Amino acid sequence: MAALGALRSCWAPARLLTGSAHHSNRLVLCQQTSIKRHFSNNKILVELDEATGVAVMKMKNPPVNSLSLDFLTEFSITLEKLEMDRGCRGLILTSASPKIFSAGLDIMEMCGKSAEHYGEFWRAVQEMWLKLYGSNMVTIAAINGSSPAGGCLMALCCDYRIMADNPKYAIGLNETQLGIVAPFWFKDTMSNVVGNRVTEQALQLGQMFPAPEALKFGLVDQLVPEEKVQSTAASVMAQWLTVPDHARQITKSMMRKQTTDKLVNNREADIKNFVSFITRDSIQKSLQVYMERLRQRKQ
Ligand SMILES: CCC/C=C/C(=O)SCCNC(=O)CCNC(=O)[C@H](O)C(C)(C)COP(=O)([O-])OP(=O)([O-])OC[C@H]1O[C@@H](n2cnc3c(N)ncnc32)[C@H](O)[C@@H]1OP(=O)([O-])[O-]
Repeated sequence: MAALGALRSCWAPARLLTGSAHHSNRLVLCQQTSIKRHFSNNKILVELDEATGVAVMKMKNPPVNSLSLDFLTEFSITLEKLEMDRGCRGLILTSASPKIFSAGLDIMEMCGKSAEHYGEFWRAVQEMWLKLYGSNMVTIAAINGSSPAGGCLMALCCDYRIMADNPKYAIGLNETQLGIVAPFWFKDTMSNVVGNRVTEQALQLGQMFPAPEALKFGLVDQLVPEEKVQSTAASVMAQWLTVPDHARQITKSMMRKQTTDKLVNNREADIKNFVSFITRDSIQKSLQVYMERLRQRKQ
């Protein structure tokens, strides 16, 4: 929390909708000074380039960037701060350690805990999604490794996805493979990107798409050599930022609001639903078996 306090103190005052005219003034100012602000907390590294208004957020939660309650809390706080920063117009989301973008929700948070804990955890998952999917910033996922389940969801929340061209890396909502069900807002996020038919099949099968397949089905927008993922994200970002902020933001909101409203209006019911599902003995058993399989595969 001390790190987060320090993080808070270095941020500019809050503002929600950012206007392009304002930004172009600020850009001129920053180009003269070219300041890069670096800051980090336990699990997230951020570099905000004030000249371009682009923040690179690197997830750093070894070994696999799983989305634990702590991670999700820090992620949402960091995102909120960037959102409120008038100098930040774009976000590139990536992993600090190549090979794994994110292993998705931390399965240990969903195993052998109290109903209260599950409720708190699920609220944090919702919060991450609402903030990332509803962001006013241009968001680009620089997917430098595998990205199952919640990791795929994070990437799908972004406006554009660039993935490392390596067939060993796969992305998808594989929940059914664990014996669990992706909730309606995971489904909607995927469906808004690749359409209903691909989503229906992929979700039922819990399909993980190797990078070339992910491109073929539109799950990612572009494949580039591994070493070019970041630089490509930066140049795509520069193109997106040529569009006036207010027009782009209103358009984004118009496209996504119906989807976010569905969860906003049903948050408590969704938490209740998750808790009653995850506390079932059969579901707990499935998750334990899955974790055991992961361990054995490692051995
Ligand atoms: C309704 C709910 C919706 C649910 C949404 C979700 O996101 S559900 C989530 C669905 N997610 C998945 O199905 C992803 C499952 N994970 C994988 O497929 C692979 O781990 C990998 C491809 C991400 C990395 O392969 P790799 O060969 O580089 O690494 P490795 O395999 O050797 O793992 C290293 C260590 O990390 C551990 N650990 C791994 N993932 C998780 C996790 N999510 N959580 C916690 N722990 C996890 C693993 O057990 C091992 O621990 P150990 O033995 O050292 O104590």
